[in-house]
Amino acid sequence: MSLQALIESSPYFSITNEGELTLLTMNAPWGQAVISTQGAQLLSYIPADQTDLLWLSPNAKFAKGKAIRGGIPICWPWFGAHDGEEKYPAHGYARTSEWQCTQIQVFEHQAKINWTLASNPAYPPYASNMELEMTLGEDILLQVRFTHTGEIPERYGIALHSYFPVTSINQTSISGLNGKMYFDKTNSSIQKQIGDVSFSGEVDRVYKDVKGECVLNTNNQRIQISSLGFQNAIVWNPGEQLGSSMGDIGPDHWDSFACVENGNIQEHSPMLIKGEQFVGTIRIARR
Ligand SMILES: O=P(O)(O)OC[C@H]1O[C@H](O)[C@H](O)[C@@H](O)[C@@H]1O
Repeated sequence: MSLQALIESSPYFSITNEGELTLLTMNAPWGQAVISTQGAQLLSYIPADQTDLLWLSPNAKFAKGKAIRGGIPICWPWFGAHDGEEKYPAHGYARTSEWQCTQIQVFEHQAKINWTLASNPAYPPYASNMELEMTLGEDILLQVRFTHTGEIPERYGIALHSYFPVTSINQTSISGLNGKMYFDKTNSSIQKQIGDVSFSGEVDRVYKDVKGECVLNTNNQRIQISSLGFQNAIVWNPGEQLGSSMGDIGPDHWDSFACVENGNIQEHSPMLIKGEQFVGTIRIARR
């Protein structure tokens, strides 16, 4: 069924355009959402009587085949630079591909939106269909699911790369990672987290063996990020120098967001045999 046909039978949903992209919007009594069909990327979610749970860069570009800076991009079937193929795009092709919306269900206090993306033959050898279920109610609940269909076992990378608004990055901290080992991408070292994560300069870390939840604390709010099935938390803010130089962030916005991403990457990347499935879920809630 086309997206147009789906929204015609779903109260609260409509279709708009931004730049070259199509956006699905929800204006329901329990919350307002904006989702890009490119990437099946939730860009904004404002639960009733709250402010946005997600950060979308005021300088984000809405162009076909370009990553959108903000919301929750899905990095798949690899994370970061591809390990082996230099020409493959960073963070996989899921975030820059057009997904198909397969179902919209409206309930009393929430809606469920289902999306699917077939593997792209231009980027072998990944043979798998990706499915995403978004549940938007009081909180955000996202579940990704994919089954390897190729004969040869394959290693996948997956991350839900969430961007959160903060009042000032230097007054922001993340709890829940105390004692965890992390790979520091800024200097390629392995470190141990002591206490809460705080930010000064570029922070780009892959925490390992993470289970349960993290809480992002900023001046006026606490955002709880819980996950199931994911073993990495990736924490990123580019800092002033790098952030100011990035066209879709810039000098005025680098300090107004923090990324707390849930994924299975590096040594936690799932190696799937034919028929084997990976399922990962996150819940984002203001507490
Ligand atoms: O600029 P992007 O390709 O969207 O990546 C943005 C960031 O994503 C993750 O957090 C990585 O750990 C960072 O190394 C990267 O800079």
